[in-house]
Amino acid sequence: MQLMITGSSGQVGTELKQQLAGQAELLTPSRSELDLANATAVQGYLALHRPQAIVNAAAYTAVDQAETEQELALAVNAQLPELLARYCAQTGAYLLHYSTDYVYPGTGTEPWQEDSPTGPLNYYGYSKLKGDLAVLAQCPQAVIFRTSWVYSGQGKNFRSTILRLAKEKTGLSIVADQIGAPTPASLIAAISVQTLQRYLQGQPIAGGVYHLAPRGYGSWYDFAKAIVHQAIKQGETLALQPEAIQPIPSSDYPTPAKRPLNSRLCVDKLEHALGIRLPEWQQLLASMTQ
Ligand SMILES: NC(=O)C1=CN([C@@H]2O[C@H](COP(=O)(O)OP(=O)(O)OC[C@H]3O[C@@H](n4cnc5c(N)ncnc54)[C@H](OP(=O)(O)O)[C@@H]3O)[C@@H](O)[C@H]2O)C=CC1
Ligand SMILES: Cc1cn([C@H]2C[C@H](O)[C@@H](COP(=O)(O)OP(=O)(O)O[C@H]3O[C@@H](C)C(=O)[C@@H](O)[C@H]3O)O2)c(=O)[nH]c1=O
Ligand SMILES: [Mg+2]
Repeated sequence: MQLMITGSSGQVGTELKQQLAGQAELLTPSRSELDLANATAVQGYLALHRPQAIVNAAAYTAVDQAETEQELALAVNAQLPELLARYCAQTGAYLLHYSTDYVYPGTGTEPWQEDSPTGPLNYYGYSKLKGDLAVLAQCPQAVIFRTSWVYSGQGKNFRSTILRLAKEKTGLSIVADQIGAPTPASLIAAISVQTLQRYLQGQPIAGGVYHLAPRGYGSWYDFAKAIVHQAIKQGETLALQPEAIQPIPSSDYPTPAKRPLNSRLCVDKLEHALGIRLPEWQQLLASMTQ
């Protein structure tokens, strides 16, 4: 099977490439080979290569920058998924797409369900929601994994930022009122591979949105402390001690884009569909070695 992975240099894309190596014929165009914000170029690529499945791991993920780069964010996060979904609907190709907790309004303390009302607080979330709705409208068999707080051993993410700051600084203030679940890119890739295998075995999970995150919730402050504790345990020399991390309210950390306070995702639907039990986020962080 010819499987196209978009965004194969990103966090999720890199893990997908590794986990799918040898299992399918992979098409992994780089940015220099294919500008995904260029619809004509994407259409030309699809017409030439005719993939039988597409995993869309590409996205515009710079949340604050999206407030001022709206056109580019919309092209990559909404127009690209729509175009890919149209191609998949027309050709019968399979589509896996990813979305974010930032489509939800962040109110309350209850975990969001897949059919909870959306209401993004920032332009990144708005552009991703537009992408989700376009995918569902064009290609109802497509699967959308809505995940949160993605990190990996490579690329820019909250964990890599904290590890860098912990080597440079003796104190750090981290927001403690935004609650969610940190998700390793490797978990997203592993669940994606299972989902593709189900499709190839003729037993695809139903099309639609599924939350994909570990079990359990914490704040960014909890996540930062756990990152620093783990680095010390693994023998890293840091300038920062875990006790020197201060919890602060979001109001003390102003940013161009507003972030949701409640990013809790209920993952029951995915667990039932695949017959699995997702691990706790702390357990997954503890198993990171780089
Ligand atoms: N990161 C997070 O915290 C979260 C991410 N998600 C979602 O998960 C999915 C994967 O995210 P993640 O792996 O973190 O994303 P990354 O930011 O790590 O990777 C994005 C990928 O998209 C590529 N890309 C972006 N714009 C273009 C373009 N115009 N042309 C070609 N390639 C482009 C990047 O290429 P290049 O390397 O050249 O820039 C990169 O390969 C996305 O749908 C995202 O919205 C959901 C929740 C949280
Ligand atoms: C570096 C730093 C961040 N923070 C806060 C800011 C923010 O509220 C939180 C996390 O910072 P980030 O810049 O990683 O946040 P952000 O880039 O908004 O992360 C989001 O990215 C997109 C792509 C998603 O889809 C979301 O699920 C989520 O992962 O920590 C501090 O309080 N102190 C600090 O020193
Ligand atoms: Mg970020």
